[in-house]
Amino acid sequence: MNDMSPDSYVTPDGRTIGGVVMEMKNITLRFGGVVAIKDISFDIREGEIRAIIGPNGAGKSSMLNVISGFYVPQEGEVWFRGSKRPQMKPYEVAGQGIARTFQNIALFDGMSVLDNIMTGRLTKMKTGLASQALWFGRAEREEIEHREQVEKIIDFLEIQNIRKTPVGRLPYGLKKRVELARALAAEPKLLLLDEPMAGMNVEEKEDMSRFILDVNDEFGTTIALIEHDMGVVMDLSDRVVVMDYGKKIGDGTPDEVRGNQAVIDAYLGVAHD
Ligand SMILES: Nc1ncnc2c1ncn2[C@@H]1O[C@H](COP(=O)(O)OP(=O)(O)OP(=O)(O)O)[C@@H](O)[C@H]1O
Repeated sequence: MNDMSPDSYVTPDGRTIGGVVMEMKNITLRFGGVVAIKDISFDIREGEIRAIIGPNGAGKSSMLNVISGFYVPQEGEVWFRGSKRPQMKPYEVAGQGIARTFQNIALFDGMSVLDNIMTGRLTKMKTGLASQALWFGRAEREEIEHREQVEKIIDFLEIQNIRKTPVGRLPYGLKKRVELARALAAEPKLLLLDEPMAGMNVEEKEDMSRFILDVNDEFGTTIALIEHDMGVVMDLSDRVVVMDYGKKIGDGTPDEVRGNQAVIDAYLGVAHD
């Protein structure tokens, strides 16, 4: 567990939530005249499932992109595992142990499920092609390790029967599961999920919810997800940040957020679609 903060606690369902692993401090992000994020602060604790919700255009994707290093905010600081993060490229952020999925599935359609998941190991591969040619033994050992880890994830997410299938042939819900598998292959400390249930039918949503909970429980992975559908995340999350028009209007447990009048007015009470 994290040694930065002693204030860990055990959830009613028996999971241990540790200290703060990521802290967003006074983040402001502008696109020209549009202020997508206005002075928002919140934290993510080790082992928790943290949701960021809000209606269309609230700034959720922008926030996820700040966390994953795709966007650099004009103001504010990002702290990860006790250090202030300097300006970093997304692959450097990934190298710190932050993996993500995308709202619009970003897989290689022509490649098999197995090979797609293997691409998730890239940040962990020490030997490149040249050294594989020169130093076969070590490269082979590494390859075996990567395969073992990938097979473990394939079993865990119950996708053994499609491991050789080209991703392009899979139904939507399974593609999303493969994307989750690829992100897990990086053995992330923090897993970011970009609208993991978007476009799914009820059964696919239930499956995805179960897998998110299982990943968190089995691997202890800290998870931050953004989601438009409030109902879905309320059952999943330990704590929820609510955004509206770039501002944070609520932050707390699902029950606290549900009872927050600003959230009811802005998110539940007023349709923005
Ligand atoms: N690359 C960009 N260039 C210009 N404006 C942008 C860009 N990305 C987001 N915005 C604007 O920033 C605001 C927040 O958008 P963002 O996509 O973060 O919201 P969101 O809550 O994720 O919305 P949705 O639920 O519709 O995906 C919107 O006004 C949007 O038009």
